[in-house]
Amino acid sequence: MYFLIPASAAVIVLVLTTIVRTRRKLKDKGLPPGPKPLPLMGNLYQVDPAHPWITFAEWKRYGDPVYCQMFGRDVVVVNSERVAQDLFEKRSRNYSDRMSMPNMLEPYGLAFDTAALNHDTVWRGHRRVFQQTLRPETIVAYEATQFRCAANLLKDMRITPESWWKHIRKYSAAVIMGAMYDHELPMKPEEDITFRTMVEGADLIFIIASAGMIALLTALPFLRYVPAWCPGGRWLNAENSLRRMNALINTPFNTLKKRIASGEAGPCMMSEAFAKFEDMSKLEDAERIIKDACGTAYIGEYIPTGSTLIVFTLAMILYPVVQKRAQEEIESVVGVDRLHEFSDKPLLPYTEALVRETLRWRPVVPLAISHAATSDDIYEGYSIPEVGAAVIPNIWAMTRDPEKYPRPDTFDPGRFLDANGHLTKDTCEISFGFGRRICPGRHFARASVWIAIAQILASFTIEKAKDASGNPITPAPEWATGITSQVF
Ligand code: HEM
Repeated sequence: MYFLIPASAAVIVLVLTTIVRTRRKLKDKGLPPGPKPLPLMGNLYQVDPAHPWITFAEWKRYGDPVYCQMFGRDVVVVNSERVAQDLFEKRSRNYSDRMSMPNMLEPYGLAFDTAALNHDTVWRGHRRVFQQTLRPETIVAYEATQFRCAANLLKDMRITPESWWKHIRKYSAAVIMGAMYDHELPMKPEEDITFRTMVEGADLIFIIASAGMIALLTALPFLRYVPAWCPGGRWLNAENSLRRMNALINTPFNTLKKRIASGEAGPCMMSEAFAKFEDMSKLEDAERIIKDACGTAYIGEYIPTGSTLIVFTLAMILYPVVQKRAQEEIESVVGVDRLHEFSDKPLLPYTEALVRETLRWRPVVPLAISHAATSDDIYEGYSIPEVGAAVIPNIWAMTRDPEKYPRPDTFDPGRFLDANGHLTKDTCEISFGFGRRICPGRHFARASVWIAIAQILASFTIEKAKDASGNPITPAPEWATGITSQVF
């Protein structure tokens, strides 16, 4: 038994030495301030796994940016818009890469995703596709699809209002499938193979790309071989994921190709992209790039747009006065005899302010997608490490800046209006990220969210559900984490 005493002492000495060495190393490097990491674990144990953005925002007390360590990686968190502009906009050449995740991208079939690509020529090809198809001038072509899908959303809500969550998810899928692939969903979308394939793929990405899963698969890469039939294997098994990702990209593409050949296909983003890129010399690469970019756009619209509309629903339940004011504005401009159209938008400033406030109040991509630097950098005297470091814009913290947004937890569209009731210049663009990596689908997303919100407000009043005794139930939403934050 006595041998345990010197052994324990040796372990304690070893741990203490490592702590001292780690701290000295960090100090020597001149890294930004931050909470003290533990050896091996780093700062992981201090982070709220369900709401990491809240922990990161609290670390603002150390300074901005903040340095910490997670999963053996250097992590730099940016909590203010000022620093985000300095790094991601003014120094965008250096801060537009993504973290390397060799254990995940290829094996799990995620390498197609624009958001995962490094700042290289393939990524530039993707951005060219988006630039051609998702510019403010070009997205006007998809307004008819957005209008039709919003009208279908109202129909669904009228028939089964209790399934509103499901209808919103269907709407966000229908809009992008219509605009991207000219694919119209049937009344029962679950009977549509393309819909099922895409929803299953997007839901899987949501889980695999969550911080917890990345940590697990980085630490224990052999988990990718867990058979799909084992508990958790559906998500861990790499082959299963690869198959689903291939289906997500290829199923709508092959269907559209057949319809183009038979002359049945109407105009859509993908055929537009092919028309624009016809002259590209490496056609095989061009086809791959267009397919992959369109597959990414599906994920981009389906999850965050749906989540934004769910946030809107929650806000309307909690803030009936806001809802009433928007409905009064809509009724006074559009009346009650017709659904409104995109051309009514300039006459509805409060409704637009409500959309901006929805994006701000609960940003659905609260930590954006981690950027990475291509070379070491010095910022305000601190060194920002290059190799493997994640540089995370904490959008959640920025939308909570009390100087810019007083009483940030209150849902108040009025903060986007001036004293004369005109919209201010602040469009809450930060909810779409920064610099060269800013969300290329933001104009399309805003239009999808706006038309749905305006039509819902014109047609329904959203209220609290009632319990068996007829008492209103105040919702206590939980937030699911992944790439996006979703209410459920
Ligand atoms: C309300 C809806 C949406 C929100 C809040 C949102 C937000 C974001 C954010 C925060 C990023 C990360 C930006 C960064 O790294 O700094 C992003 C990236 C991206 N989004 Fe969106 N997005 C939305 C809808 C869409 C739509 C509709 C599309 C496509 C049609 C789309 C396509 C993309 C793509 C491709 C990227 C990766 C860009 C890159 O890495 O270069 N998003 N989005």
